[in-house]
Amino acid sequence: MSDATDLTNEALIAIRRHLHAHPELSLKEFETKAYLKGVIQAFDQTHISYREVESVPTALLVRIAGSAPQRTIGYRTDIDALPVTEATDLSFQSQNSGIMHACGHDMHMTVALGILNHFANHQPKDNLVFLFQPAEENFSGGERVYKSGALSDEFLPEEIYGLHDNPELASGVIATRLGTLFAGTTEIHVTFTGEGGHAAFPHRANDAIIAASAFVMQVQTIVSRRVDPIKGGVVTLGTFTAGTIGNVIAETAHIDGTIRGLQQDTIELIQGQVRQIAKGIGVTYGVTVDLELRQDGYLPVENNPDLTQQFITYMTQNENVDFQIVGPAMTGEDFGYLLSKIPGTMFWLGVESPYALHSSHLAPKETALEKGVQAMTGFLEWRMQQD
Ligand SMILES: CC(=O)N[C@@H](CCC[C@H](N)C(=O)O)C(=O)O
Repeated sequence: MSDATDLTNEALIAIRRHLHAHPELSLKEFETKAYLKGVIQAFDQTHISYREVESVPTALLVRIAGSAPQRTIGYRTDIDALPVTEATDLSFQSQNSGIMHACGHDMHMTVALGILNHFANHQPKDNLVFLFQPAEENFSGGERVYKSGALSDEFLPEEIYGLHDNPELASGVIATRLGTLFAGTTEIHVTFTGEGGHAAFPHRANDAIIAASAFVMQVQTIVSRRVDPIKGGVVTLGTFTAGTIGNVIAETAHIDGTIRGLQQDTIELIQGQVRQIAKGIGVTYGVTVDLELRQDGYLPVENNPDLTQQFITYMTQNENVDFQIVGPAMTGEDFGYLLSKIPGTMFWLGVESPYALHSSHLAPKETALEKGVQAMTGFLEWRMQQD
């Protein structure tokens, strides 16, 4: 055992504030990775080894060799931020204009470092593999890392855990459920091309805004009229870009959005309906419709029944943990892809904020950091004693 003490609450907060001030977008997390590696290299290195991922250069794998390993346990944190302009008045707010840790991945990374530091100081019985994963918000980083083959040999976890922060839960609450925790998603990217012209002569042009607007309205009938209401689903269109000036008829209109469903068959049903509506709009309005639907690794997040039952048993029995069973949420997570390959559990960590995930005002409570580290190190130590 090392003489070093575990990271204090103050040290965790300092790390989180540095990460919060320096957010980077998906697949561009170069400084974030360098900072994480620097922090980890200051820990006791006796049992630690590293693996880089050539095709995903901002990813980092860190392994701690166990003392009497029966298995290899994985822990994953995402590391990317969002294209959101921060509107908090925090003293450590984002220094990277237009980019913010508005989904709390700064909190996720800090908890992961706290757990890693604990096991660098106290050699675990089983092997541990930490995945610092880029591109959760976009570009499906989990799938990329998995497909690179980097999670192999001694870096292949037999089970894997990961958390997401939750502003609606009190600080430090741990919550999960058996079965599906998060939705699967599909990005919608669609461009309508008509014919531009003078605003005064609409009959000589073909207005892309009219066609795109009809698309917006028609896709809103999918969930209300095509999806089983017991199953539910979401179609949200988050961008609508068209035209250049008020007196010119727009030649093109572009829309981005996202589909959500808790079952893969619901997602595929909605995808099919979106395709059909896009095709119909092309015919009815005489425009060209370029539709791209991308699911990549954003599969529904399915918790493994046995491992999640063990997780729930530990968290429920530990009087220092405030644990709740929760319902599923329509947030997406490419951890769904990793869980389709490696059994495990995703769980929420409460961070108690009046603002939602992806809000420019999101300000997670830092008291959640130490509680998250303690709950997870306790669980892993307990798990390593199980057969
Ligand atoms: C936790 C979270 O907020 N995740 C994102 C995942 C986005 C998936 C994909 N890029 C999409 O937009 O569909 C979310 O928005 O739920």
